Amino acid sequence: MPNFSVHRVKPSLSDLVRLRLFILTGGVLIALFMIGDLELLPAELERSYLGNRLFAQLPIIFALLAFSFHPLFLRFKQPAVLVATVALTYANYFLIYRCWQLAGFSFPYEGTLLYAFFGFFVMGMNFGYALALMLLSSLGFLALMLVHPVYGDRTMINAGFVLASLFIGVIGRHRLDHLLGQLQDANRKLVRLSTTDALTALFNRRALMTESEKLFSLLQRSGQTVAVFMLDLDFFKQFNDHYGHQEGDKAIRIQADIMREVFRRQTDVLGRYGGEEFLVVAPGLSAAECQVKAREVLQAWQQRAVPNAGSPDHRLLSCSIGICHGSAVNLSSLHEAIQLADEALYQAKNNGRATYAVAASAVSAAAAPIGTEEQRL
Ligand SMILES: Nc1nc2c(ncn2[C@@H]2O[C@H](COP(=O)(O)OP(=O)(O)OP(=O)(O)O)[C@@H](O)[C@H]2O)c(=O)[nH]1
Repeated sequence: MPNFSVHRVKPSLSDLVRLRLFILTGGVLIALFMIGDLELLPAELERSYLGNRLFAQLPIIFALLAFSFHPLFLRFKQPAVLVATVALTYANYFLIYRCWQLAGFSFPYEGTLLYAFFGFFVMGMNFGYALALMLLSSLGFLALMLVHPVYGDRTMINAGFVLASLFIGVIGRHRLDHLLGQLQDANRKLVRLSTTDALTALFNRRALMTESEKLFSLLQRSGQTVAVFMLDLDFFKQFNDHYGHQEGDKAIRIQADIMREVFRRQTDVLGRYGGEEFLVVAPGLSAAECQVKAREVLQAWQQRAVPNAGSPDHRLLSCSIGICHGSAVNLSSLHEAIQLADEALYQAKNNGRATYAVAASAVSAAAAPIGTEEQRL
């Protein structure tokens, strides 16, 4: 199967900037609520209230904001948001308690829900952390209500309301996670479909070129050798005509299987170049190793012993291989390497097929020149 490079969705820099803006918005909202709250609160509670907001809740927000600039933030975002939200919620519980204790004032409980929903949906807590927040917030609120019935005869109905709202929030978070998971799966499937050749499960032409270009640039930068193999089935038109298209498809799959057997390294890029033509771009092979690989492919076809009765001399099905090997810096582009491999393939075809040929002009200064060499198996 092709090797896909993108799998996990990593937060980008703009995601991080957006997250910081959200944290800041949370701080601004708390500040705005202060204006409204101070209108409602009895005068004797103002000091406690301001102390709680200015020296507990806002510093928690700023601590989270400051941590978002730390390199470890992305790794610990979920626990950090949980800790901050629980801290805010419990600071609010303390405020509810103080207002009740100092002036018998029933401070609103809605902050509990605002903080939780901010964590669940704005800060993007995942289900596990959302559940933990729900449990911790519910336990704290229940404990406070049981010890101090702040809301009089409405205490328990209000507690029920808080618990139910938190529960609904967590279910919402779970549903969202589930849908996001489905979206990511669908996305992965789309990426696979758009990069894979359906018949062989190798890279299709587009993905093959993209991955090969990436590998080639890397090899050019690091001054390594590159080997480009162009493989083409022999007398395949006759094979198709004789055995039918479905048998032809099977033969194409055999070619792909053989390539996977021979070019096994993670770094080898293999794909279907078009029709019955295949391409391999392999890094770091010596000139001699390239020839060994080509021979292995040809031997594998011999071992499969697939008859091609339609071919002129009724031979077994086989392929021809053109190789371009050299130091990547000596090649102007991947395109040039493919062209050289293609010319070598043409030569292998002219030399009787079921053979390989090596393009001379791309041989690296470092590697022993192998010139053109054909070997009929
Ligand atoms: N079954 C099948 N055949 C295909 C597929 N793609 C291309 N072909 C066939 O591959 C054949 C290629 O024919 P040619 O280009 O003449 O090559 P060839 O007969 O192998 O001749 P040489 O390459 O010179 O040995 C054509 O008959 C195409 O129809 C495919 O996906 N499945």
